[in-house]
Amino acid sequence: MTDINNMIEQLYPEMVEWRRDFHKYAESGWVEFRTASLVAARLEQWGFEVKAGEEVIDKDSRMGVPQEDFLRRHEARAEQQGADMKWLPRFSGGFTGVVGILDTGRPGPTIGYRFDMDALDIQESNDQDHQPFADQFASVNDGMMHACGHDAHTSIGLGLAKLLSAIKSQLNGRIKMIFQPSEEGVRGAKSMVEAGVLDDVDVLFASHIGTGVPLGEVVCGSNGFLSTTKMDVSFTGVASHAGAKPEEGKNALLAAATAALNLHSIPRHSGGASRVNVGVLNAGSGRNVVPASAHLKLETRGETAEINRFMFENAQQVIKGAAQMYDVEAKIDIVGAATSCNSSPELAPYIRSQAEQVDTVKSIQDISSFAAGSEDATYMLDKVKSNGGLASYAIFGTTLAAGHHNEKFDFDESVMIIALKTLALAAINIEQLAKDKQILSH
Ligand SMILES: O=C(O)C[C@H](NC(=O)Cc1c[nH]c2ccccc12)C(=O)O
Repeated sequence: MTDINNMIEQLYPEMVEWRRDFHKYAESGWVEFRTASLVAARLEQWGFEVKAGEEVIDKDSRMGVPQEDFLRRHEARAEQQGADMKWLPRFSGGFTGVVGILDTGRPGPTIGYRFDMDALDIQESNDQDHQPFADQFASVNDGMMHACGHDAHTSIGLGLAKLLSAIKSQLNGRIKMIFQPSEEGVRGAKSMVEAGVLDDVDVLFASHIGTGVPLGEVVCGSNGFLSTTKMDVSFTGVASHAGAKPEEGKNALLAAATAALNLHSIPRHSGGASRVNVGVLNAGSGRNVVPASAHLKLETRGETAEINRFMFENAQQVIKGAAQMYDVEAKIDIVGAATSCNSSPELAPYIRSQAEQVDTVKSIQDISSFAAGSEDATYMLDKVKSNGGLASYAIFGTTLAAGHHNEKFDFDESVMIIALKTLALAAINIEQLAKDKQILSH
């Protein structure tokens, strides 16, 4: 433990450096070209077998992938911003996932760790009271910002990889480091599951920093993530002269507005929590033109997959009905999805016993159902659990300068030490869990 503590103390400044570098070069979903290339290069340097790009991302299971020209532009941008040129081509076309495997050669379970790498579509604050701006590591990429802590997640993942490779002789089984693209909008996890990345994982640790949990507190199993479906809807009508020939028009704006109002009229569900939100409505082209096009961005959520399906099916019905009412076409694209899933209750006490050994941890909760948001890591948890493995989603609390998804989001970086120590101990002591729970390696 003292050894590990010393090693982590030495690693910490490097993790802060990585985190600030990822923060400065924030990359949103499916264009994490620079980030993924640097992750792959470092994993390789530390002796991991590295799988990248289409090896770990199933092409057709990706959701909400940006247009080709956007992908190309950002690949070129990544090159200019110091991407690793050996690895960059592997991610071309938006396959920005990386998996590193460390095989100890000794029997034991396969332990998976999942980290997300994407930033949000937010313009970062340039106020002097925003620390990343004052300290000159605010995002240089327009409209992209790490405002949810995935820069920390990526750095924790790298720190953990470097540490575990250095103490490989003390470990058993296999370590699988999973670096996922495009968590925001819940677009990326499913493609890694479908590529088979989770098939051999016996124990999975997913985690998040912050989320309202104070610094020094660890939640071992965060439950309550809502199942969700994200949709883009395009209504197409017919434009006409609003004064001379209004009767020739087919009004896409009114169809979209009708849909928006009635989507929020879908009944509640007696089986549990449900949500619907139309977050964006854009329509029309000019004051004196009957609007021929309209676009909605919306989401449904449910406490269970069944409740979300109820919301989604009703939403489709409302959209089709609104389109029919105004004789326009409606096209629905699914651009993101996640399921609900609970952390394995058996894993929480094990994580607790690791967190208890971390000197700066002040308080530990086994299971919390506070979440109320969504997470596509749930697909990964689900996969591991359905194969008979154990999976948990942990929260490492930290002090926030502003809330998640805010342009002044920032956090106390020392949370990275707590996360790194807890997650490293979870690998070091895995034999204990393997014996207790009779987890067999594949
Ligand atoms: O659905 C999404 O796009 C994922 C997104 N996920 C998060 O924001 C992560 C998250 C879940 N619960 C919390 C609670 C506080 C901060 C962040 C989260 C959400 O729920 O909108």
